[in-house]
Amino acid sequence: MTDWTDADAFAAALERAETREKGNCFEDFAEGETVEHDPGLRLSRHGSELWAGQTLNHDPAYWRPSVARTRGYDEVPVHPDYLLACVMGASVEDLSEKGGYFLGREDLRYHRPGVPPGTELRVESVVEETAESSSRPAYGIVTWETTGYDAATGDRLLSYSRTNMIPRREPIAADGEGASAGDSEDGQAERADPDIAEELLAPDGGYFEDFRDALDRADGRDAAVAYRHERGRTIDDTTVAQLPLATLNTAKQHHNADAMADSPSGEIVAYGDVTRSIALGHARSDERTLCEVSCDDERFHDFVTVGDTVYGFTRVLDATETDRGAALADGPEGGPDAGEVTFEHVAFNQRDEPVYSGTRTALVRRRD
Ligand SMILES: C/C(=C\C(=O)SCCNC(=O)CCNC(=O)[C@H](O)C(C)(C)COP(=O)(O)OP(=O)(O)OC[C@H]1O[C@@H](n2cnc3c(N)ncnc32)[C@H](O)[C@@H]1OP(=O)(O)O)C(=O)O
Repeated sequence: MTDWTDADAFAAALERAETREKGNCFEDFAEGETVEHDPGLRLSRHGSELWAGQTLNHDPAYWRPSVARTRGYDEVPVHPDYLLACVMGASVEDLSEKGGYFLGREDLRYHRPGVPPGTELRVESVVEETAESSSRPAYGIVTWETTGYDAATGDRLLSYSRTNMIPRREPIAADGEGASAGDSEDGQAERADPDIAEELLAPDGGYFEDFRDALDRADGRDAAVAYRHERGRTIDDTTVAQLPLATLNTAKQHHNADAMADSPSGEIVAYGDVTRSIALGHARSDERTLCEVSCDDERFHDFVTVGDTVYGFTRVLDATETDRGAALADGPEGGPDAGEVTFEHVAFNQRDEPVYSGTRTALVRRRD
């Protein structure tokens, strides 16, 4: 009788066996189609603390009951970046497990602050747009709108629209795969003349008034409120694979080195939301953030791989008085104690290359 584990027999078996595929190719997505994701997760305190600890998001409201109560929460809520990763994680098997890369996200909205651990998620996506990639014939570009709900109450918790490159089953004929606009004939990227402000100012502190004052100081001068954060976080096995897997994110980009050897990056890459969360963690460590409101124009510019170090840079775009706090976070720290600040954050690596950018609006505490 043939021993199927004999090397020759096994090689023949592998060659002839059909592969039971996971995930969907570009051709499988039809605009307007709704996809209900099966692996909805139950948010956990452990998961939130693992995520927030590893990404340097150490706001005590997500760790200590006494501080959570001052924000109007009955118990320590899960960290918003962990919530986002759990909503996205549940969608990956259906949407992006096949490979390709996370390119960007729009309209990220946190509909409810202070989501407690124990909440069971239901996640649903609608295919918004499918487009051919003119530069990469092996891929198409798909945008989905994804919403995470509290499965028990039906409350919307978070929603966004994300865009990925997705492998095609049948590559189309196209010229210039891999060439980027801005590459010169010798392959070197041409750098445009920098058109940034003459003077970069930093706020004196992390309260709403500090951001407002710094913007007022910059007003009428060739100046911007922009600064870098000192901390860095080197991507390791935990951040590259454990964090996405702990949120049921099955994207092979983060845990299958064998499959990734034959991909544009050539190796496993950090999950975009890990890179983002690290950069936002650095930024939040220099803010008195009350709660997250929204993010827009998020882009993933380049690969982050194990051994790369993620740093953060922030530009303050706006700081306005608001009464949104009352609606977003009840309790003594809500409403009158907060102002709304809009930032542009850039994550960059040890070679000072941007790897992520996005705008973010948060409620930031006022000085008592
Ligand atoms: C989760 C999860 C996956 C991940 O988290 S993967 C890790 C995070 N993402 C990355 O590391 C990707 C970083 N980006 C890159 O390295 C480069 O952008 C990339 C993917 C190599 C592509 O670079 P290229 O220079 O070849 O091309 P472009 O940047 O010009 O983009 C290719 C085409 O895509 C279009 N495009 C880019 N961004 C967007 C966007 N935000 N919205 C819509 N379309 C976008 C761009 O216009 C190009 O189109 P063409 O028709 O000209 O091909 C998971 O998967 O679940």
